[in-house]
Amino acid sequence: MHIYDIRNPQDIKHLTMEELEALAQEIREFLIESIAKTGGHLSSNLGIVELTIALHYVFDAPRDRILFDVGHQSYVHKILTGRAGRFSTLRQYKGLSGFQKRYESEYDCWEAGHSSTSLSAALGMAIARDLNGEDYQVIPVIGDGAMASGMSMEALNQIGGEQRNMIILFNDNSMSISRNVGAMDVAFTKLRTSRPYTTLKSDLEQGLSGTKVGRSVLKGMKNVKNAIKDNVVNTSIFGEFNLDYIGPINGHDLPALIKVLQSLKHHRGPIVVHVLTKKGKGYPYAENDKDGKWHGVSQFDPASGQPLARVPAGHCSWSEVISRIVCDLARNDRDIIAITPAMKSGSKLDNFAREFPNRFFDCGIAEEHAATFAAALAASGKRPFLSVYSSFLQRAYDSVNHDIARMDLPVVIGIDRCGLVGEDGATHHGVFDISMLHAIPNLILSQPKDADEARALLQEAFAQEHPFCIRYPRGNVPYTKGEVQAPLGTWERWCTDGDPKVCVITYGGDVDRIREKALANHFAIEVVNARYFKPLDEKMLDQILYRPIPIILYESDMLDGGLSSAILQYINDHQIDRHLIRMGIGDHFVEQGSIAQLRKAEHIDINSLFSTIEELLACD
Ligand SMILES: Cc1ncc(C[n+]2csc(CCOP(=O)(O)OP(=O)(O)O)c2C)c(N)n1
Ligand SMILES: CC(=O)[C@@H](O)[C@H](O)COP(=O)(O)O
Ligand SMILES: [Mg+2]
Repeated sequence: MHIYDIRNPQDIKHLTMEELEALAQEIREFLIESIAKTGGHLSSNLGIVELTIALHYVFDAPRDRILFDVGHQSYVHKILTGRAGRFSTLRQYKGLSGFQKRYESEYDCWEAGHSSTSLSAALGMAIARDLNGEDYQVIPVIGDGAMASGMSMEALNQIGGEQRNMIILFNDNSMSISRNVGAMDVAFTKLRTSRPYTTLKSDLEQGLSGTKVGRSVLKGMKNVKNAIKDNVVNTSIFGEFNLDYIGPINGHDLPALIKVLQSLKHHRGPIVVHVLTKKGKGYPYAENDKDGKWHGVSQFDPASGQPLARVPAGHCSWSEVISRIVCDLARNDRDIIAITPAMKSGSKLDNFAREFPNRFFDCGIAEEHAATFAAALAASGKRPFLSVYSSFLQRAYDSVNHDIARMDLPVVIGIDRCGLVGEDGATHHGVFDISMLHAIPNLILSQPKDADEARALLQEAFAQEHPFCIRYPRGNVPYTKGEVQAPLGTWERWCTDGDPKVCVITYGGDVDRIREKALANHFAIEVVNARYFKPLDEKMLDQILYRPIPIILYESDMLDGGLSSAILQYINDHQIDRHLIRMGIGDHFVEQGSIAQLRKAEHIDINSLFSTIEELLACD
């Protein structure tokens, strides 16, 4: 059986153990080769090969519901559910998603992208099943990073109370994206080395000796099943949640996994099956990764492990720019503290952590906690820099509102990955934060157009006694060190001609892109850099709004509640008779693809803007 022949999990159920193990090997090779071409989440998928095979071998999806937390590790599940042939389109526009998607397959019963929703979702499914009088298993597969998050704790609390049938597959590789942190990790470490492991292992070894491989191995295994059942305990940390627990089990030992799962197939009540896996298993570069560099990768050369795309000379990622500036500022201000909810490597805070180990805090996947923690640091005289991806900041909305903004505390929030992020798709686009935050009093909301302006805004941010958000996108930017000013609530503007015929109000990297194109093509336009979304530059707005030339609001985020909404509100409140041409993302979620493709599809690419400008100039 080769992976392209697999139409659905039924196809692997008749395989012998040798054939299943050969399949595992083939899947690993396929993953490395395929992800090297497309990019994607490599390490977690390499680690979960045997576990996913065992799950589909033992359980009967789609009747039994298998749902993957986050979903970044669902590639093997996709292969086993007949989607290997689509991997060349992985994460591409209109291609195979990098996460579970209900529209993609009947085997994808749930969708995620954000962490730690699987346990809540599993409980919802289990209770619906019971209310309907149905009988199937619900199997959330959740990693150690996601397990330690607040949402998971809330779900475990209810799961332990409800006692519904559910098999929680705890895929423990001792890693989040970077190394896992905190007390839960300590508790998991105790379990990793706990007595049931050795007991179970020796019982299994005894039970397995002399057995045949394949389906027959599952017959006549009463002694093994009993041994397994005897190892179900409730004295672990999960026992405190009123859950049965078994493990830890070697997650790369396919026969053992299959036997344990088979014995638990009809387990009554909720049970945690603790499986130890190796992130990156089978690919040495990824296996030896301590910093999360192989968690999500762009295209690479499988032989050397080197990325194929090079960062242009003199450029670095926006995250890197911001992190370097925060480091510079932290050298002169001992109160600056950096905080990340589990995104140290993606947010490029590694250098800060190395240089200021006592002033760096990785809170784990805990955005809401991280924001409240930052608020308390600020209330105690510290100057926290809270770095959060825009889409994950959605989790922390209440903490930003209730704790940071309501108490007007000077937390600097670095909103990373704002705007369209590309291949991760709808769950990860950072297009909501302006709308989401604009309504919150006391918050200052900004976005720099380049590295110099980022420095100016961050200097301004740390000088303020109010919460200050600075948002920046995925992607690279020239790393410059020029001195510019960006006083609070001020915009800038330039005319490409003394007598502009159209005014374009925009922000971020688009400011210079539009200026350059207008200059190169001799378009007589004015470009406004609206670097503060809140407060607006009302002085400049008054100068702009009363002139009789068309105004285009060119945004790369949701239109609803964005910059143009704020300006329309200003127009209304000041009874100005003015119409705005608004370009931005309409009332829908944006799927995956390269940022350029998505911008084109949403009509927010530079060509669409200049077509609009051309039409306006032609009417002049
Ligand atoms: C709310 C939220 N915060 C952060 C992330 C980014 N993220 C994706 S996977 C991941 C690590 C998850 O670790 P674990 O659950 O142990 O899975 P593993 O990658 O180790 O298989 C993180 C932090 C996210 N997807 N959602
Ligand atoms: C699955 C997940 O949430 C993260 O791995 C995310 O894909 C990281 O995005 P970046 O690649 O932009 O850091
Ligand atoms: Mg993990």
